[in-house]
Amino acid sequence: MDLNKWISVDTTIENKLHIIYEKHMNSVHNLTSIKDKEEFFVKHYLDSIYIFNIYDFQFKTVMDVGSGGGFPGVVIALFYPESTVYLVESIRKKCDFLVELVRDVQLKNVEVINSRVENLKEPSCDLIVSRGVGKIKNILNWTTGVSRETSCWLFYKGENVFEEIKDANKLLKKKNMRFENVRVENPFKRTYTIINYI
Ligand SMILES: C[S@@+](CC[C@H](N)C(=O)[O-])C[C@H]1O[C@@H](n2cnc3c(N)ncnc32)[C@H](O)[C@@H]1O
Repeated sequence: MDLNKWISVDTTIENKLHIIYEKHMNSVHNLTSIKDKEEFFVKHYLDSIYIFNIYDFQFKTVMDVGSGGGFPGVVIALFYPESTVYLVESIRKKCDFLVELVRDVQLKNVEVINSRVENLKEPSCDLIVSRGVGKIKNILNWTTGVSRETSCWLFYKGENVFEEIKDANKLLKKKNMRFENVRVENPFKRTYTIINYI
């Protein structure tokens, strides 16, 4: 899979993406059901980073809530080496995998935090991202301690996101927040939901 068809990837990053794929395939932890390389590149890598090419996020610090096998946080860290990315994951063995992964691809801008996010009071981050972890309303509540008035949230969702937004509407109003959806149909299907303070 040549990601350059969709986004610009230099050879250093590309090499690291291949290493990460191999690490996943050789891991006993089985953190992904996707084994096909092309599918892995689209559904994990491209999905993680695509929105950054079409939406202008301003950030120095990023928190990936429920990072699992490292998506989207590890990919964001690779493409934005000047930022600091915190991978928050509640399961210890997944954190062990992430620590090893980060070491093997020499990602100097990543810190792995073994905790439930709702137990954290710091670090407060500019951008909070989350894929496949929980409902928007819950994650907004869980990340109160690691956000500030200028923080932005990026959720990786599907077509049924409007149900979740409806559910979070009261909270969004109370916190004076607004949402925006960016829908992608090709080469994968995704609704990216971006939430900001007004
Ligand atoms: C379905 S996996 C998604 C992993 C990854 N984000 C992805 O999309 O491939 C959800 C992960 O979130 C973690 N998780 C769930 N609730 C969490 C919480 N409150 N704080 C931190 N991690 C959490 C789980 O342990 C699990 O690894």
